[in-house]
Amino acid sequence: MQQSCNMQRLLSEQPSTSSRMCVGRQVERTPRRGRQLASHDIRREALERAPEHLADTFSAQFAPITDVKAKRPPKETYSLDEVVYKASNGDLLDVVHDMDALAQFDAAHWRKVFDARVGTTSWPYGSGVWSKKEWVLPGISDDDIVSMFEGNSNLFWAERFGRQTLSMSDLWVKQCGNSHTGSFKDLGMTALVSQVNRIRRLKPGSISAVGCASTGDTSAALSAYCAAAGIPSIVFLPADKISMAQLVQPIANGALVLSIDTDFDGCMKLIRQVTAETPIYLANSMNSLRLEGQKTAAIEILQQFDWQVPDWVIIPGGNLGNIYAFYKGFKMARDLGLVDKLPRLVVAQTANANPLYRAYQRSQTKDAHEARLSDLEDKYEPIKAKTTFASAIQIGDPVSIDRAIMALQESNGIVEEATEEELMDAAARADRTGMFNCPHTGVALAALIKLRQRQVISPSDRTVVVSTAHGLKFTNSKVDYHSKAIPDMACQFANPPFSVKNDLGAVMDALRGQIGI
Ligand SMILES: Cc1ncc(COP(=O)(O)O)c(C=O)c1O
Ligand SMILES: N[C@@H](CCOP(=O)(O)O)C(=O)O
Repeated sequence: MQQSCNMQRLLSEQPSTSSRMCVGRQVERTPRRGRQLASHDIRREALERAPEHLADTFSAQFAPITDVKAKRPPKETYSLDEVVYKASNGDLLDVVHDMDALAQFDAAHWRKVFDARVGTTSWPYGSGVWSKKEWVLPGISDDDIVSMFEGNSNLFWAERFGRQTLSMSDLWVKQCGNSHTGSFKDLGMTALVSQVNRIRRLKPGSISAVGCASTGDTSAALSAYCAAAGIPSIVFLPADKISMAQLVQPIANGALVLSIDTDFDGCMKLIRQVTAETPIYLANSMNSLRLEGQKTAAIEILQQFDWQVPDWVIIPGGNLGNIYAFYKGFKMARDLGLVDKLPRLVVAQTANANPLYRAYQRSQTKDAHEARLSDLEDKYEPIKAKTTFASAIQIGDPVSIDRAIMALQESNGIVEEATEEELMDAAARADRTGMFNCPHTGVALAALIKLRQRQVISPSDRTVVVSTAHGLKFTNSKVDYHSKAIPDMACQFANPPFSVKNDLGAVMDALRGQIGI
């Protein structure tokens, strides 16, 4: 009875008071509150609603990823309130939920709860991440949450690109870059910074600032969420390797920005050392709290397809946290019965930063393009990443490699790569059908093109390409492409502007010449 009351309170958009009886159907009949006045203090209202009972009903803790993979009870666990990033033997950690507690509520119930929260302004459920709060960080108080109502990104039917370029009828692009700081990192950062907010309240002085190494998007998200919460942030950026739009984001949000004369992998090494020795908290996806937020994009895709599972999901990979986050979101939905299978996952890497692709190639069986996924661990070696237009994934030594391999093994996944020309052409081609893709999305689109050409993906397969950042953060690469200013690249889909004199005749000549009017 206690649990069903809790769930009914969650379903209700009305403040729950002690005098109100918690009777199932009565609460479900309560009309959902629509938009609230801007002056309405939705955070205060959430506090009054005080769902502290959730902490007793659902719970989560850190456990080593190797135990998760082996599907055995963890040898060691840590509270999410502890500052810990790795297990004692150096294994990555995962956030492990009490699945039995979640499973006390059936799939129809969860679908209904999640669907009821979409598009509301009810704190914190209006966020795409916090609309799945019980599956993300169930124990956190609503008042500790730092959210910009991220998530709920559009799933775009790429009808014309699919039909014209790939003869596909069911191609979709999940626009994770349509977000507060312009990338999917917001989904993870709301979870991590909220937990930091909680730890700082519970243990004053334990965390003085939050820091990350970044190729530009993590730093933008970290600095924005920290600024919203009033928490100091520190970002280590590889000098001259990120776009101007990305660089200016943490600067504007008041972060301490260190532009370091190394690459991302060098910055990552430094931030790991610094966070191991100081009360600066690590915000990179090595910290599995991030992935709890990021996994909601996968659940959202299922929800947007009315709880149908796509055949393929293609994700650009760099530090390789996101591929695991997607796998985890899909897996939780399957394990709790909301859907009945996993999609096949594809990691798309740029050829200039492709350590996982190389391992995949080395694992290949005689049957070309199929790899023995169980060999991936043995075949993997970090590399020195080279410069790429997909600068946010210029990573040669990804910290989440073990998690990524697990996601591929469990989803019968594939790894594909794209050269600079392939990724820029794919982004430009898709832009011609109304998108405005970042180069990383270009990598995923190029991977899709190759998988279609090889008939691995069929014309009618329902396929989702994950667009990870907004194209406006990477306009320089587009300017170079459309100016045909890239050495050794044909830029075959370039559409450069014409310079025309201020003269009607000249304008008419230009129009006749170009579109035959
Ligand atoms: C725009 C963009 N796409 C893709 C990725 C790859 O994500 P992950 O590092 O989780 O593999 C990153 C960051 O690495 C990114 O910033
Ligand atoms: N692309 C990332 C690289 C770091 O990845 P993270 O997910 O481990 O923080 C960035 O934008 O910095």
